[in-house]
Amino acid sequence: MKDVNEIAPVLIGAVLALATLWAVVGLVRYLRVDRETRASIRQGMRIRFGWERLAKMAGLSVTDKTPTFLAELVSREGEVPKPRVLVPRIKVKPDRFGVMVRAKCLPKVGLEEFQRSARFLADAWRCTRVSVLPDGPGRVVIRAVRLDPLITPTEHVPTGTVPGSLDTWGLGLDEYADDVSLPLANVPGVTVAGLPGFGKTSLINKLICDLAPSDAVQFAVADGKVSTAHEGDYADLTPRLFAFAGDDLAEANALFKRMVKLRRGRSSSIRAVLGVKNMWHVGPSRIWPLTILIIDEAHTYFREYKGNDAETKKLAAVSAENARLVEDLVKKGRSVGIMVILATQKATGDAIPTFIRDVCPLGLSFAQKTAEASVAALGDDIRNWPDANPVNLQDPAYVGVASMGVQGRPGFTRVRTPYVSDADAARVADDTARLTEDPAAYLDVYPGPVDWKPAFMDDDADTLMTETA
Ligand SMILES: Nc1ncnc2c1ncn2[C@@H]1O[C@H](COP(=O)(O)OP(=O)(O)OP(=O)(O)O)[C@@H](O)[C@H]1O
Repeated sequence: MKDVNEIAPVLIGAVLALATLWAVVGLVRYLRVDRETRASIRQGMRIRFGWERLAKMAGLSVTDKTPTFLAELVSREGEVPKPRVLVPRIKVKPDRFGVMVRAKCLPKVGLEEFQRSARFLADAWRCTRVSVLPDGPGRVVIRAVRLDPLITPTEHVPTGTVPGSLDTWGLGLDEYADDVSLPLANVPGVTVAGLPGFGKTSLINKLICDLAPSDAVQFAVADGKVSTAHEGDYADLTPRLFAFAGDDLAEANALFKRMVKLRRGRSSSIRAVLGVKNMWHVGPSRIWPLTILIIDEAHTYFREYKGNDAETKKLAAVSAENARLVEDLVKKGRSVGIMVILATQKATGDAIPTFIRDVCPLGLSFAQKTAEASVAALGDDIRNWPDANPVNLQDPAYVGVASMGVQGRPGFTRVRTPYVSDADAARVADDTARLTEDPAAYLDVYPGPVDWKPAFMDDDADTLMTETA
């Protein structure tokens, strides 16, 4: 007994010290995060403390009438232990937009029951939205957002670091503040539509800034809004572009021809150079970079010219040829690592010929004025998803929000894309200018099917690179 008396104060002291340490760590964390995350931390604490009561009210509880072994052991003679009301155990994690609650299911309290209670939980937790998804066997994850991520503008300051993977690219946050990515691997074409001033260019700025630090990506731009590279939205990015064409149809035609020549060269040499039929099996590299052609204000290049005078006929012929060349890139560029991004205000057939638009596997759209424009940008299925229809994104609060189909999710997802300032884009382009190379350069020097391996597979890569560069 004496021993216990001696140990007890030490134990109590240790427990108090640990509790104090835990509280101090919690307080420091709380003070270091931004205002919104602090609000979410407080919200998380309220959810945790009120969970048992709320779960019972929401019908997320189950009565266990069978007494536990321990209850039977401690119950008095003749006394029947009371049935227990169980509620799912939860873990709460706050973030800037709200909380993520992971819960363990119980018999008769599973995914369906949680989903049925989502509206009730949203009201009780004072959240804009609550979604419930499976989180492995016997578990669910409840995402509750207090702030609507779609109307909370975000900014992206490019880090200038080499992206870990080029298979996907982070696009932004969905309505539950979950990351949404755009696949890059095996995607030959993407259409980006939307009313002027709703974020198309900022989105492309982000793409270039995020991928520019990699020597395995090269960019070319055709911008139908300007005449020379030193004007307009891409002026600051020119150091990182290996080719540029303005609104001149013939100039753009020359660029598209150059890209098709690259596509042909790659198609005929891919097996000999990479040893595979699809570049994505080995991934992009410096000698075989993912080559992205951005065609902004795409309608400029494919316009139908009607008239019988020689000049109009000539323009009509160039325009038709442009469409054929871009069609070639989208139809045949996937496996050889060529991707075309077509941006325009309205993705109707007169802006992007349907034979090009319909073979682009990915389409995203910022705000649109009419239901027809939404259908042109996202396909007929958008009519079945009125909440995600870009006609509902015309409010200025939705500048930077696009609607798109996401692989593995039904319907369409709205994505808040972050804003990338022109100054940041210029900084990244300047810092990475030394990585700009014509992707055809390596094809030109390719010596033929001898004992030659791509540089990234070769121990003597550096020697080879210096010789060929
Ligand atoms: N993701 C975003 N978040 C917040 N604001 C944005 C975002 N993207 C763009 N903006 C704001 O909207 C303005 C216009 O954006 P942007 O130039 O990207 O539009 P656009 O759709 O390319 O227009 P246009 O068709 O005329 O080229 C920007 O200057 C910026 O102030």
